[in-house]
Amino acid sequence: MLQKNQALSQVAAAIGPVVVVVMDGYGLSKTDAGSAIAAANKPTLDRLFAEHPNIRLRAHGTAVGMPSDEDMGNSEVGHNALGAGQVYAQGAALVANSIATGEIWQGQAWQEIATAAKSATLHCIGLLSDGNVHSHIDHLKALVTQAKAEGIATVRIHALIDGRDVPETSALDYVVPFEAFLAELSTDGFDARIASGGGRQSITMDRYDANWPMVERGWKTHVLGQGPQFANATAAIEGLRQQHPGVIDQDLPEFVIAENGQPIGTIEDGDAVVLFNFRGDRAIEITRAFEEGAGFDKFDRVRAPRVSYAGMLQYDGDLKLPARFLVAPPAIRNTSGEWFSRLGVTQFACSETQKFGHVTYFWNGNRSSKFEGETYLEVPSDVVPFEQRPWMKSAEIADAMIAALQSGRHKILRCNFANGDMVGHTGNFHAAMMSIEAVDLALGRLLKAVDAAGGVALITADHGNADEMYELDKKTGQPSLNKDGSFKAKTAHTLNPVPLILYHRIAGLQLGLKQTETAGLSNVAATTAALLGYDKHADWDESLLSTAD
Ligand SMILES: O=C(O)[C@H](O)COP(=O)(O)O
Ligand SMILES: [Mn+2]
Ligand SMILES: [Mn+2]
Repeated sequence: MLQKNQALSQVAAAIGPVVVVVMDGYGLSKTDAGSAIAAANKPTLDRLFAEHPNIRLRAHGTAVGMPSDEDMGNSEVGHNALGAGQVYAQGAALVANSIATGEIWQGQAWQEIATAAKSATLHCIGLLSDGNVHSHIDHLKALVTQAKAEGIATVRIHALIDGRDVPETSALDYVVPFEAFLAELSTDGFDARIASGGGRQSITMDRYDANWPMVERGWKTHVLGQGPQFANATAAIEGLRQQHPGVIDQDLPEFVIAENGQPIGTIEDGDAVVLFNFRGDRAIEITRAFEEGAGFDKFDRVRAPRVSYAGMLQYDGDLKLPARFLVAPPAIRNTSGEWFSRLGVTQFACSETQKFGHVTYFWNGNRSSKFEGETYLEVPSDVVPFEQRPWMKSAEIADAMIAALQSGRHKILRCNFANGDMVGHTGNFHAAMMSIEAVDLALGRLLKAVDAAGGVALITADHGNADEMYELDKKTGQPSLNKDGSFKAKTAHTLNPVPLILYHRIAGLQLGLKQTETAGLSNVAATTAALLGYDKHADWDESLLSTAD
Protein backbone atom coordinates (compact mmCIF):
# COMPACT_ATOMS: atom_id res chain seq x y z
CA MET A 1 0.00 0.00 0.00
CA LEU A 2 2.78 2.41 0.89
CA GLN A 3 4.04 2.94 -2.61
CA LYS A 4 4.29 5.61 -5.20
CA ASN A 5 1.14 6.07 -7.21
CA GLN A 6 2.05 5.28 -10.84
CA ALA A 7 -0.26 7.85 -12.39
CA LEU A 8 1.18 10.61 -10.21
CA SER A 9 4.80 9.57 -10.14
CA GLN A 10 5.64 11.07 -13.54
CA VAL A 11 4.67 14.48 -12.23
CA ALA A 12 6.42 13.87 -8.95
CA ALA A 13 9.63 12.79 -10.65
CA ALA A 14 10.05 16.35 -11.89
CA ILE A 15 9.46 17.88 -8.47
CA GLY A 16 11.93 18.61 -5.71
CA PRO A 17 10.78 19.33 -2.17
CA VAL A 18 7.26 20.51 -1.38
CA VAL A 19 7.03 23.57 0.87
CA VAL A 20 3.75 24.30 2.68
CA VAL A 21 3.49 27.88 3.93
CA VAL A 22 0.74 28.86 6.38
CA MET A 23 0.19 32.60 6.51
CA ASP A 24 -1.65 32.67 9.83
CA GLY A 25 -4.68 34.96 9.76
CA TYR A 26 -4.66 35.67 5.99
CA GLY A 27 -8.24 35.53 4.74
CA LEU A 28 -9.83 36.54 1.44
CA SER A 29 -12.25 39.32 2.16
CA LYS A 30 -15.13 40.16 -0.19
CA THR A 31 -14.30 43.82 0.18
CA ASP A 32 -11.16 45.93 0.54
CA ALA A 33 -12.89 48.03 3.23
CA GLY A 34 -11.05 47.51 6.50
CA SER A 35 -8.63 44.97 5.03
CA ALA A 36 -5.00 45.39 6.10
CA ILE A 37 -4.18 42.82 3.43
CA ALA A 38 -5.73 44.92 0.65
CA ALA A 39 -3.90 47.99 1.95
CA ALA A 40 -0.50 46.28 2.17
CA ASN A 41 2.23 46.68 -0.42
CA LYS A 42 2.80 43.01 -1.30
CA PRO A 43 4.41 42.50 -4.69
CA THR A 44 5.16 38.81 -4.17
CA LEU A 45 1.61 37.89 -3.21
CA ASP A 46 0.18 40.07 -6.00
CA ARG A 47 2.36 38.18 -8.48
CA LEU A 48 1.37 34.82 -7.01
CA PHE A 49 -2.35 35.57 -7.33
CA ALA A 50 -1.92 36.95 -10.87
CA GLU A 51 0.38 34.32 -12.33
CA HIS A 52 -0.05 31.03 -10.45
CA PRO A 53 -2.98 28.67 -9.94
CA ASN A 54 -4.94 29.68 -6.85
CA ILE A 55 -8.28 28.76 -5.31
CA ARG A 56 -10.30 29.50 -2.16
CA LEU A 57 -10.47 27.06 0.75
CA ARG A 58 -13.11 26.92 3.46
CA ALA A 59 -11.53 27.54 6.83
CA HIS A 60 -14.41 28.05 9.25
CA GLY A 61 -17.52 26.38 10.65
CA THR A 62 -18.37 22.76 9.94
CA ALA A 63 -15.61 22.58 7.29
CA VAL A 64 -13.12 22.51 10.19
CA GLY A 65 -15.25 20.61 12.73
CA MET A 66 -16.86 23.56 14.53
CA PRO A 67 -20.48 23.21 15.73
CA SER A 68 -21.97 25.57 13.12
CA ASP A 69 -21.12 27.72 10.11
CA GLU A 70 -21.55 30.79 12.34
CA ASP A 71 -18.32 29.76 14.09
CA MET A 72 -15.09 31.32 12.85
CA GLY A 73 -12.05 29.16 12.31
CA ASN A 74 -9.03 29.21 14.58
CA SER A 75 -5.47 27.96 14.64
CA GLU A 76 -6.20 24.70 16.42
CA VAL A 77 -8.96 23.48 14.15
CA GLY A 78 -7.25 24.93 11.07
CA HIS A 79 -3.90 23.27 11.66
CA ASN A 80 -5.61 20.03 12.72
CA ALA A 81 -7.43 19.97 9.37
CA LEU A 82 -4.33 20.93 7.38
CA GLY A 83 -2.16 18.32 9.08
CA ALA A 84 -4.67 15.51 9.44
CA GLY A 85 -6.23 15.79 5.99
CA GLN A 86 -9.58 15.14 7.63
CA VAL A 87 -12.19 16.95 9.67
CA TYR A 88 -13.05 15.85 13.21
CA ALA A 89 -15.75 17.19 15.51
CA GLN A 90 -13.65 19.56 17.61
CA GLY A 91 -13.65 20.46 21.33
CA ALA A 92 -16.37 23.10 20.97
CA ALA A 93 -18.74 20.57 19.40
CA LEU A 94 -17.76 17.66 21.65
CA VAL A 95 -18.39 19.63 24.86
CA ALA A 96 -21.69 21.06 23.59
CA ASN A 97 -22.88 17.54 22.67
CA SER A 98 -21.77 16.05 25.96
CA ILE A 99 -23.68 18.74 27.87
CA ALA A 100 -26.75 18.35 25.62
CA THR A 101 -26.91 14.58 26.27
CA GLY A 102 -25.93 14.92 29.94
CA GLU A 103 -23.08 12.45 29.42
CA ILE A 104 -20.59 14.89 30.95
CA TRP A 105 -22.28 14.61 34.38
CA GLN A 106 -22.25 10.80 34.36
CA GLY A 107 -18.49 10.57 33.89
CA GLN A 108 -16.13 9.72 36.75
CA ALA A 109 -14.27 13.02 36.36
CA TRP A 110 -17.30 15.19 37.12
CA GLN A 111 -18.42 12.84 39.89
CA GLU A 112 -15.05 13.24 41.61
CA ILE A 113 -15.14 17.02 41.19
CA ALA A 114 -18.69 17.20 42.56
CA THR A 115 -17.85 15.00 45.52
CA ALA A 116 -14.85 17.15 46.48
CA ALA A 117 -16.76 20.41 45.97
CA LYS A 118 -19.68 19.37 48.23
CA SER A 119 -17.53 19.85 51.30
CA ALA A 120 -15.49 22.76 49.95
CA THR A 121 -15.64 25.22 47.01
CA LEU A 122 -15.92 24.61 43.27
CA HIS A 123 -13.70 27.01 41.29
CA CYS A 124 -14.27 27.46 37.56
CA ILE A 125 -11.41 29.17 35.72
CA GLY A 126 -11.61 30.13 32.04
CA LEU A 127 -12.33 32.52 29.23
CA LEU A 128 -15.67 34.31 29.69
CA SER A 129 -17.14 34.75 26.21
CA ASP A 130 -18.96 32.94 23.44
CA GLY A 131 -15.95 33.06 21.09
CA ASN A 132 -16.00 29.22 20.97
CA VAL A 133 -12.25 29.15 20.27
CA HIS A 134 -11.06 28.29 23.78
CA SER A 135 -14.36 28.16 25.66
CA HIS A 136 -18.07 29.00 25.58
CA ILE A 137 -19.97 30.83 28.32
CA ASP A 138 -22.88 28.37 27.89
CA HIS A 139 -20.60 25.54 29.04
CA LEU A 140 -19.77 27.54 32.17
CA LYS A 141 -23.45 28.23 32.86
CA ALA A 142 -24.19 24.52 32.53
CA LEU A 143 -21.41 23.76 35.06
CA VAL A 144 -22.78 26.23 37.61
CA THR A 145 -26.37 25.04 37.14
CA GLN A 146 -25.33 21.41 37.56
CA ALA A 147 -23.26 22.28 40.65
CA LYS A 148 -26.37 23.70 42.31
CA ALA A 149 -28.48 20.70 41.26
CA GLU A 150 -25.95 18.34 42.85
CA GLY A 151 -25.92 20.15 46.18
CA ILE A 152 -22.62 22.05 45.88
CA ALA A 153 -23.01 25.18 48.03
CA THR A 154 -20.22 27.51 46.90
CA VAL A 155 -18.97 28.23 43.38
CA ARG A 156 -16.32 30.81 42.54
CA ILE A 157 -15.60 31.84 38.95
CA HIS A 158 -12.23 33.17 37.86
CA ALA A 159 -13.06 34.99 34.66
CA LEU A 160 -10.53 35.71 31.94
CA ILE A 161 -11.75 38.68 29.95
CA ASP A 162 -11.74 38.07 26.19
CA GLY A 163 -11.99 40.87 23.59
CA ARG A 164 -9.84 38.81 21.21
CA ASP A 165 -12.26 36.18 19.90
CA VAL A 166 -15.16 38.64 20.40
CA PRO A 167 -15.42 42.44 19.96
CA GLU A 168 -12.50 44.23 21.60
CA THR A 169 -14.41 46.05 24.37
CA SER A 170 -17.36 43.69 24.84
CA ALA A 171 -16.49 42.53 28.39
CA LEU A 172 -19.60 43.98 30.01
CA ASP A 173 -21.85 42.30 27.41
CA TYR A 174 -20.79 39.06 29.06
CA VAL A 175 -20.02 40.04 32.65
CA VAL A 176 -23.23 41.99 33.43
CA PRO A 177 -25.73 39.28 32.35
CA PHE A 178 -23.50 36.58 33.81
CA GLU A 179 -23.38 38.21 37.23
CA ALA A 180 -27.19 38.59 37.03
CA PHE A 181 -27.46 34.89 36.14
CA LEU A 182 -25.32 33.96 39.16
CA ALA A 183 -27.33 36.22 41.48
CA GLU A 184 -30.60 34.66 40.32
CA LEU A 185 -29.24 31.16 40.89
CA SER A 186 -27.82 32.06 44.31
CA THR A 187 -30.82 31.12 46.45
CA ASP A 188 -31.53 28.36 48.97
CA GLY A 189 -28.02 28.44 50.43
CA PHE A 190 -26.30 28.36 47.01
CA ASP A 191 -23.67 31.07 46.49
CA ALA A 192 -22.02 31.52 43.08
CA ARG A 193 -19.95 34.62 42.31
CA ILE A 194 -17.09 35.83 40.13
CA ALA A 195 -14.07 35.92 42.47
CA SER A 196 -11.23 37.17 40.28
CA GLY A 197 -10.15 37.79 36.72
CA GLY A 198 -8.23 39.89 34.24
CA GLY A 199 -7.45 40.27 30.55
CA ARG A 200 -6.57 37.02 28.82
CA GLN A 201 -3.37 38.46 27.31
CA SER A 202 -2.36 39.84 30.67
CA ILE A 203 -2.81 36.83 32.98
CA THR A 204 -3.08 33.03 32.97
CA MET A 205 -3.52 32.19 29.26
CA ASP A 206 0.06 32.17 27.98
CA ARG A 207 1.00 29.46 25.48
CA TYR A 208 4.06 27.50 24.38
CA ASP A 209 6.15 28.71 27.36
CA ALA A 210 6.36 32.17 25.77
CA ASN A 211 5.70 34.21 28.93
CA TRP A 212 5.42 32.35 32.26
CA PRO A 213 5.20 35.61 34.28
CA MET A 214 1.69 35.93 32.79
CA VAL A 215 0.74 32.63 34.41
CA GLU A 216 2.36 33.67 37.68
CA ARG A 217 0.20 36.81 37.72
CA GLY A 218 -2.85 34.62 37.10
CA TRP A 219 -1.88 32.28 39.94
CA LYS A 220 -1.48 35.18 42.36
CA THR A 221 -4.88 36.51 41.31
CA HIS A 222 -6.95 33.33 41.27
CA VAL A 223 -5.24 31.22 43.94
CA LEU A 224 -3.72 33.73 46.37
CA GLY A 225 -6.33 36.48 45.90
CA GLN A 226 -3.70 39.20 45.38
CA GLY A 227 -4.56 42.21 43.24
CA PRO A 228 -6.63 45.37 43.12
CA GLN A 229 -9.94 44.77 44.91
CA PHE A 230 -13.47 45.51 43.69
CA ALA A 231 -16.98 44.70 44.92
CA ASN A 232 -17.94 42.67 41.85
CA ALA A 233 -16.69 41.99 38.32
CA THR A 234 -18.86 44.65 36.67
CA ALA A 235 -17.36 47.26 38.99
CA ALA A 236 -13.91 45.83 38.31
CA ILE A 237 -14.22 46.23 34.53
CA GLU A 238 -15.61 49.73 34.88
CA GLY A 239 -12.96 50.72 37.41
CA LEU A 240 -10.04 49.26 35.47
CA ARG A 241 -11.21 50.96 32.29
CA GLN A 242 -11.23 54.29 34.10
CA GLN A 243 -7.80 53.68 35.56
CA HIS A 244 -6.33 52.50 32.24
CA PRO A 245 -8.00 54.50 29.49
CA GLY A 246 -7.54 53.05 26.00
CA VAL A 247 -6.54 49.58 27.24
CA ILE A 248 -8.61 46.99 25.40
CA ASP A 249 -10.25 44.04 27.16
CA GLN A 250 -7.64 41.38 26.43
CA ASP A 251 -4.93 43.54 28.04
CA LEU A 252 -6.83 44.63 31.18
CA PRO A 253 -4.88 43.99 34.38
CA GLU A 254 -5.97 41.53 37.05
CA PHE A 255 -8.72 42.12 39.62
CA VAL A 256 -9.88 40.42 42.80
CA ILE A 257 -13.39 40.53 44.28
CA ALA A 258 -13.36 41.20 48.02
CA GLU A 259 -15.72 41.73 50.94
CA ASN A 260 -14.46 43.77 53.90
CA GLY A 261 -11.00 43.64 52.39
CA GLN A 262 -11.01 39.83 52.18
CA PRO A 263 -10.90 38.11 48.76
CA ILE A 264 -14.06 36.00 48.37
CA GLY A 265 -12.53 33.12 46.41
CA THR A 266 -8.94 32.15 47.12
CA ILE A 267 -8.21 28.53 46.24
CA GLU A 268 -7.59 26.31 49.27
CA ASP A 269 -6.68 22.72 50.15
CA GLY A 270 -9.62 20.41 49.47
CA ASP A 271 -11.28 22.65 46.85
CA ALA A 272 -12.21 21.47 43.35
CA VAL A 273 -11.01 23.35 40.27
CA VAL A 274 -12.37 23.04 36.73
CA LEU A 275 -10.57 24.80 33.90
CA PHE A 276 -13.53 25.22 31.58
CA ASN A 277 -11.48 26.05 28.45
CA PHE A 278 -11.54 23.17 25.99
CA ARG A 279 -8.58 24.22 23.81
CA GLY A 280 -5.16 23.09 24.94
CA ASP A 281 -2.48 25.60 23.95
CA ARG A 282 -3.35 28.32 26.44
CA ALA A 283 -4.57 25.87 29.10
CA ILE A 284 -1.42 23.80 29.55
CA GLU A 285 0.74 26.15 31.63
CA ILE A 286 -1.84 26.97 34.33
CA THR A 287 -2.74 23.26 34.41
CA ARG A 288 0.90 22.41 35.09
CA ALA A 289 0.99 24.95 37.91
CA PHE A 290 -1.96 23.15 39.57
CA GLU A 291 -0.87 19.58 38.88
CA GLU A 292 2.90 19.51 39.32
CA GLY A 293 4.49 18.66 42.64
CA ALA A 294 7.40 20.26 44.46
CA GLY A 295 9.57 20.03 41.31
CA PHE A 296 7.57 22.80 39.64
CA ASP A 297 10.12 25.52 38.83
CA LYS A 298 8.41 27.98 36.49
CA PHE A 299 7.63 30.44 39.29
CA ASP A 300 7.24 30.51 43.04
CA ARG A 301 3.65 29.43 43.74
CA VAL A 302 4.00 30.60 47.40
CA ARG A 303 1.50 27.86 48.25
CA ALA A 304 0.22 25.04 46.06
CA PRO A 305 -3.18 23.95 47.39
CA ARG A 306 -4.06 20.25 47.16
CA VAL A 307 -7.14 20.40 44.96
CA SER A 308 -9.19 18.05 42.78
CA TYR A 309 -8.39 19.45 39.34
CA ALA A 310 -10.10 18.78 36.00
CA GLY A 311 -9.82 20.22 32.52
CA MET A 312 -12.87 20.54 30.32
CA LEU A 313 -10.83 18.39 27.89
CA GLN A 314 -7.50 16.65 28.14
CA TYR A 315 -5.13 19.25 26.70
CA ASP A 316 -2.19 16.99 25.87
CA GLY A 317 -2.82 13.31 25.33
CA ASP A 318 0.88 12.38 25.26
CA LEU A 319 1.71 14.12 28.51
CA LYS A 320 -1.69 13.12 29.98
CA LEU A 321 -2.36 16.71 30.95
CA PRO A 322 -4.49 17.07 32.94
CA ALA A 323 -4.98 13.62 34.39
CA ARG A 324 -8.69 14.31 35.00
CA PHE A 325 -10.93 15.76 32.25
CA LEU A 326 -14.67 16.07 31.77
CA VAL A 327 -14.92 15.36 28.01
CA ALA A 328 -12.65 13.21 25.84
CA PRO A 329 -10.79 15.16 23.12
CA PRO A 330 -11.10 14.22 19.44
CA ALA A 331 -9.05 11.11 18.67
CA ILE A 332 -7.21 12.38 15.61
CA ARG A 333 -5.66 9.50 13.68
CA ASN A 334 -3.71 8.93 10.49
CA THR A 335 -2.30 12.42 10.20
CA SER A 336 -0.09 13.43 7.28
CA GLY A 337 2.90 13.68 9.62
CA GLU A 338 2.52 10.00 10.47
CA TRP A 339 1.65 8.89 6.93
CA PHE A 340 4.62 10.64 5.34
CA SER A 341 6.87 9.36 8.09
CA ARG A 342 5.78 5.79 7.33
CA LEU A 343 6.55 6.44 3.67
CA GLY A 344 10.07 7.44 4.65
CA VAL A 345 9.51 11.06 3.62
CA THR A 346 11.60 13.48 5.70
CA GLN A 347 9.73 16.51 7.10
CA PHE A 348 10.84 19.88 8.47
CA ALA A 349 8.57 22.15 10.54
CA CYS A 350 9.37 25.70 11.60
CA SER A 351 7.72 28.68 13.22
CA GLU A 352 8.31 31.19 15.98
CA THR A 353 7.25 30.44 19.56
CA GLN A 354 3.75 31.92 19.25
CA LYS A 355 2.85 29.46 16.47
CA PHE A 356 5.43 26.73 16.98
CA GLY A 357 2.96 24.29 18.53
CA HIS A 358 0.58 25.04 15.68
CA VAL A 359 2.88 23.56 12.98
CA THR A 360 4.02 20.69 15.20
CA TYR A 361 1.50 19.74 17.92
CA PHE A 362 -1.76 20.84 16.23
CA TRP A 363 -0.46 19.75 12.80
CA ASN A 364 0.15 16.23 14.09
CA GLY A 365 -3.30 15.86 15.65
CA ASN A 366 -2.42 17.29 19.10
CA ARG A 367 0.57 15.01 19.55
CA SER A 368 3.59 16.43 21.33
CA SER A 369 6.21 13.94 20.14
CA LYS A 370 7.73 13.85 16.65
CA PHE A 371 7.29 11.15 14.04
CA GLU A 372 10.42 9.53 12.68
CA GLY A 373 12.07 11.68 10.03
CA GLU A 374 10.63 14.96 11.38
CA THR A 375 12.90 17.89 12.29
CA TYR A 376 11.52 20.88 14.21
CA LEU A 377 12.95 24.36 14.55
CA GLU A 378 11.53 27.00 16.90
CA VAL A 379 12.52 30.66 16.50
CA PRO A 380 11.98 32.40 19.88
CA SER A 381 9.24 35.06 19.62
CA ASP A 382 9.66 38.57 20.99
CA VAL A 383 7.81 39.12 24.28
CA VAL A 384 6.36 42.53 23.39
CA PRO A 385 3.01 43.82 22.20
CA PHE A 386 3.15 42.72 18.57
CA GLU A 387 1.89 46.03 17.19
CA GLN A 388 5.34 47.31 18.23
CA ARG A 389 7.15 44.62 16.17
CA PRO A 390 4.75 43.69 13.35
CA TRP A 391 7.49 41.97 11.38
CA MET A 392 7.79 39.51 14.25
CA LYS A 393 10.19 36.69 13.28
CA SER A 394 9.21 36.41 9.61
CA ALA A 395 12.78 37.07 8.42
CA GLU A 396 14.27 34.49 10.79
CA ILE A 397 11.68 31.88 9.81
CA ALA A 398 12.49 32.51 6.14
CA ASP A 399 16.22 32.18 6.94
CA ALA A 400 15.61 28.84 8.67
CA MET A 401 13.42 27.53 5.84
CA ILE A 402 15.98 28.60 3.22
CA ALA A 403 18.77 26.86 5.12
CA ALA A 404 16.64 23.74 5.51
CA LEU A 405 15.89 23.74 1.77
CA GLN A 406 19.55 24.22 0.93
CA SER A 407 20.53 21.31 3.16
CA GLY A 408 18.66 18.98 0.80
CA ARG A 409 17.66 16.85 3.79
CA HIS A 410 13.90 17.37 3.76
CA LYS A 411 11.26 16.34 1.24
CA ILE A 412 8.38 18.26 2.82
CA LEU A 413 8.92 21.54 4.66
CA ARG A 414 6.20 23.47 6.46
CA CYS A 415 6.21 26.80 8.24
CA ASN A 416 3.83 29.27 9.80
CA PHE A 417 4.19 33.04 9.53
CA ALA A 418 2.37 34.31 12.63
CA ASN A 419 2.12 37.98 11.60
CA GLY A 420 -1.33 38.39 10.01
CA ASP A 421 -2.91 36.72 13.01
CA MET A 422 -0.91 37.95 15.99
CA VAL A 423 -0.81 41.53 14.78
CA GLY A 424 -4.39 41.26 13.50
CA HIS A 425 -5.49 40.45 17.06
CA THR A 426 -4.13 43.78 18.31
CA GLY A 427 -6.76 45.68 16.30
CA ASN A 428 -4.06 48.04 15.00
CA PHE A 429 -4.68 48.53 11.27
CA HIS A 430 -1.36 50.15 10.42
CA ALA A 431 0.67 47.51 12.23
CA ALA A 432 -1.36 44.72 10.61
CA MET A 433 -0.66 46.19 7.18
CA MET A 434 3.06 46.20 7.97
CA SER A 435 2.80 42.63 9.24
CA ILE A 436 1.52 41.47 5.84
CA GLU A 437 4.31 43.40 4.10
CA ALA A 438 6.83 41.55 6.28
CA VAL A 439 5.31 38.19 5.31
CA ASP A 440 5.40 39.19 1.64
CA LEU A 441 9.08 40.05 1.87
CA ALA A 442 9.92 36.78 3.62
CA LEU A 443 7.84 34.78 1.15
CA GLY A 444 9.66 36.35 -1.80
CA ARG A 445 13.00 35.23 -0.38
CA LEU A 446 11.71 31.77 0.45
CA LEU A 447 10.31 31.20 -3.05
CA LYS A 448 13.72 31.90 -4.60
CA ALA A 449 15.10 29.04 -2.50
CA VAL A 450 12.18 26.86 -3.61
CA ASP A 451 13.16 27.59 -7.23
CA ALA A 452 16.81 26.79 -6.56
CA ALA A 453 15.79 23.44 -5.07
CA GLY A 454 13.48 22.68 -8.01
CA GLY A 455 10.60 22.53 -5.58
CA VAL A 456 6.94 23.43 -5.35
CA ALA A 457 5.20 25.60 -2.77
CA LEU A 458 1.63 25.45 -1.51
CA ILE A 459 0.81 28.76 0.11
CA THR A 460 -2.26 28.92 2.31
CA ALA A 461 -3.63 30.11 5.66
CA ASP A 462 -5.51 28.62 8.60
CA HIS A 463 -8.27 31.28 8.89
CA GLY A 464 -8.76 34.98 8.32
CA ASN A 465 -7.89 37.87 10.63
CA ALA A 466 -5.94 40.77 9.02
CA ASP A 467 -8.49 40.75 6.17
CA GLU A 468 -11.01 42.54 8.45
CA MET A 469 -9.48 44.97 10.90
CA TYR A 470 -12.72 46.89 11.47
CA GLU A 471 -16.18 45.67 12.37
CA LEU A 472 -18.15 45.98 9.13
CA ASP A 473 -21.69 47.34 9.13
CA LYS A 474 -23.90 44.48 7.90
CA LYS A 475 -26.04 46.79 5.73
CA THR A 476 -23.48 49.10 4.14
CA GLY A 477 -20.42 46.81 4.17
CA GLN A 478 -18.44 49.83 5.41
CA PRO A 479 -16.54 50.04 8.74
CA SER A 480 -18.78 50.67 11.79
CA LEU A 481 -18.03 53.81 13.77
CA ASN A 482 -17.29 54.45 17.44
CA LYS A 483 -19.07 57.32 19.21
CA ASP A 484 -16.08 59.58 18.48
CA GLY A 485 -16.31 58.84 14.74
CA SER A 486 -13.28 56.54 14.60
CA PHE A 487 -13.55 53.08 13.02
CA LYS A 488 -14.48 50.22 15.37
CA ALA A 489 -11.47 47.91 15.56
CA LYS A 490 -12.02 44.18 15.11
CA THR A 491 -9.59 41.86 16.88
CA ALA A 492 -11.19 38.48 16.17
CA HIS A 493 -10.75 35.99 13.32
CA THR A 494 -12.99 36.27 10.27
CA LEU A 495 -15.34 33.85 8.52
CA ASN A 496 -13.66 34.41 5.15
CA PRO A 497 -12.12 31.65 3.03
CA VAL A 498 -8.35 31.45 2.68
CA PRO A 499 -6.19 31.07 -0.43
CA LEU A 500 -4.40 28.00 -1.71
CA ILE A 501 -1.72 29.01 -4.19
CA LEU A 502 0.36 26.50 -6.14
CA TYR A 503 3.77 27.90 -6.99
CA HIS A 504 6.63 26.47 -9.02
CA ARG A 505 8.95 27.46 -11.84
CA ILE A 506 9.82 23.98 -13.06
CA ALA A 507 10.12 24.15 -16.86
CA GLY A 508 7.55 22.20 -18.83
CA LEU A 509 5.47 21.19 -15.80
CA GLN A 510 1.78 22.07 -16.05
CA LEU A 511 -0.07 21.85 -12.76
CA GLY A 512 -3.35 23.34 -11.64
CA LEU A 513 -5.74 23.40 -8.69
CA LYS A 514 -9.41 22.36 -8.78
CA GLN A 515 -11.85 24.81 -7.21
CA THR A 516 -14.55 22.51 -5.85
CA GLU A 517 -17.67 23.44 -3.90
CA THR A 518 -16.31 21.87 -0.71
CA ALA A 519 -12.57 22.63 -1.09
CA GLY A 520 -11.21 23.23 2.40
CA LEU A 521 -8.14 23.03 4.61
CA SER A 522 -8.50 19.27 4.91
CA ASN A 523 -7.73 18.87 1.18
CA VAL A 524 -4.17 20.20 1.52
CA ALA A 525 -2.61 16.96 2.88
CA ALA A 526 -3.77 14.90 -0.10
CA THR A 527 -2.65 17.67 -2.47
CA THR A 528 0.84 17.50 -0.93
CA ALA A 529 0.86 13.70 -1.29
CA ALA A 530 -0.18 14.00 -4.93
CA LEU A 531 2.64 16.44 -5.66
CA LEU A 532 5.08 13.88 -4.28
CA GLY A 533 3.49 11.05 -6.26
CA TYR A 534 2.03 9.24 -3.26
CA ASP A 535 -1.47 8.00 -2.64
CA LYS A 536 -3.27 9.81 0.12
CA HIS A 537 -4.36 7.95 3.24
CA ALA A 538 -7.82 6.47 2.70
CA ASP A 539 -9.23 8.64 5.52
CA TRP A 540 -8.15 11.92 3.95
CA ASP A 541 -10.20 14.29 1.85
CA GLU A 542 -9.35 14.49 -1.84
CA SER A 543 -6.37 16.13 -3.51
CA LEU A 544 -7.11 19.36 -5.37
CA LEU A 545 -4.21 18.96 -7.80
CA SER A 546 -4.95 18.83 -11.51
CA THR A 547 -2.32 17.76 -13.99
CA ALA A 548 -2.19 18.35 -17.74
CA ASP A 549 -2.52 15.07 -19.64
O1 LIG B 1 -5.50 32.16 21.29
C1 LIG B 1 -5.60 33.13 20.54
O2 LIG B 1 -4.66 33.93 20.36
C2 LIG B 1 -6.93 33.41 19.88
O3 LIG B 1 -7.98 33.03 20.73
C3 LIG B 1 -7.08 32.58 18.66
O4 LIG B 1 -6.00 32.69 17.80
P1 LIG B 1 -5.38 31.42 17.10
O5 LIG B 1 -6.46 30.40 16.94
O6 LIG B 1 -4.95 31.97 15.75
O7 LIG B 1 -4.25 30.95 17.91
MN1 LIG C 1 -4.20 30.96 13.38
MN1 LIG D 1 -5.56 34.03 16.09
